[in-house]
Amino acid sequence: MSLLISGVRLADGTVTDVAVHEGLIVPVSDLPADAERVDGDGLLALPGLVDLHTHLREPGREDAETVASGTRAAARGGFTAVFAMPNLTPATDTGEAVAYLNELAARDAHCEVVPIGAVTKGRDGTELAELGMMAAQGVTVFSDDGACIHDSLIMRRALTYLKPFGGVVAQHAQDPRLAGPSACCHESEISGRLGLPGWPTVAESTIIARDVQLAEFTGGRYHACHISTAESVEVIRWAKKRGIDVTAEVTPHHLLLDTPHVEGYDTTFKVNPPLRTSEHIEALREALADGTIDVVGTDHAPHARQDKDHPFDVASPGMLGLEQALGVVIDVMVNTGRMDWATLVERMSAAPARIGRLPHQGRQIAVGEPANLVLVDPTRRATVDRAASASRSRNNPYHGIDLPDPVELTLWRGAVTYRR
Ligand SMILES: NC(=O)N[C@@H](CC(=O)O)C(=O)O
Ligand SMILES: [Zn+2]
Ligand SMILES: [Zn+2]
Repeated sequence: MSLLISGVRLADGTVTDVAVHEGLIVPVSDLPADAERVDGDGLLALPGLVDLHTHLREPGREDAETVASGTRAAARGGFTAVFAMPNLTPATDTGEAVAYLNELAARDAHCEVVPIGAVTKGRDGTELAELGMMAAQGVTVFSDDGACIHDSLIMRRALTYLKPFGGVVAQHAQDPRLAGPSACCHESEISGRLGLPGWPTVAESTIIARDVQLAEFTGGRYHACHISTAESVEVIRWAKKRGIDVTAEVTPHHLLLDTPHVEGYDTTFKVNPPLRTSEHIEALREALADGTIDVVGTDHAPHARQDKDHPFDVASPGMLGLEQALGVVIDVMVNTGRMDWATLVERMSAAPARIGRLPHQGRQIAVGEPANLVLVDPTRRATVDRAASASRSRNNPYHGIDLPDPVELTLWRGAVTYRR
């Protein structure tokens, strides 16, 4: 397919024509005469977004999400690549499981799907998985997400073992002693009043503090998933200042939604780590703006209704994120003047592609580059409707909220994967 997007603005402010032919951005003069024309006036062309943290649920929970439905949600959200977390059934903890996911993706996906490998067998935290076999299948990110790698020796070995492969350990930081399986509400006056088991901030930050020291000691590469607290930001800031090879991620929901959302016991707002208070949200926004936090990762976590229709403390944690991520970041960071478009591109496309070692994603929009891009209307807004989602699940925490609804067109390898 061939496309000419005329008069479109890029993240650096320049206005240009973008020509797409056979999967690449080409000089306008190389376009065939019958190329489709898109009026880019008033629109912004950004590199396709890259999500380091997506839950696709296939194999195992296809009632909640599939590779097809999850990547359709991704395309609608402006993403051209997602990293698929391994908390599947079975877990992605072998080379074969990675190969199987790659086959599913080749058949069904509307964007690039990159499997994340489990760090331990069955993600149970006790024995290292076959990291080398997964690395040989192209895996670069390893995580037991959903569970914390709490054993220090396992973390040390994972960091050490992955070094020659260039792999990164992506940690779900939750000390299981300080925040056990029933912990579900930011430990505070609110958790006490609601009678919900508390999830204290230090259950996250003390694990990250230990881990960054292990990363320094081993020389391994470490990524802190979905950080939610001011204390974690301080630890990451300290680690980066020391030159430790660490990166950090924040979710759209932790940038926007605060603890009082759980006051109605609506389990849509149950998530790990829990929604925090405004001081923590402020610290996260500041850290995302100044680069202490490297990436926005959606932690898109679809759940079937039967797993959410339970008392708050036993319902499954997690919320959708792919379709609203860009809108949330625009509203919270760009529309408030805290971040420019180029920085948004860095946090949502270039940095996640770098951390996950995807050389053909997260690139500039320029002649010769692969045509992975998203056209956005930065002024368009809409009220979020959970029923309109491409996801198979409905646990959308933004339902009923007015947010930017910017994505007009998503192109992956030069093909349209979403068009409004
Ligand atoms: N974030 C969540 O609350 N849930 C995630 C797991 C995870 O990211 O820890 C899920 O898989 O549902
Ligand atoms: Zn997690
Ligand atoms: Zn997750």
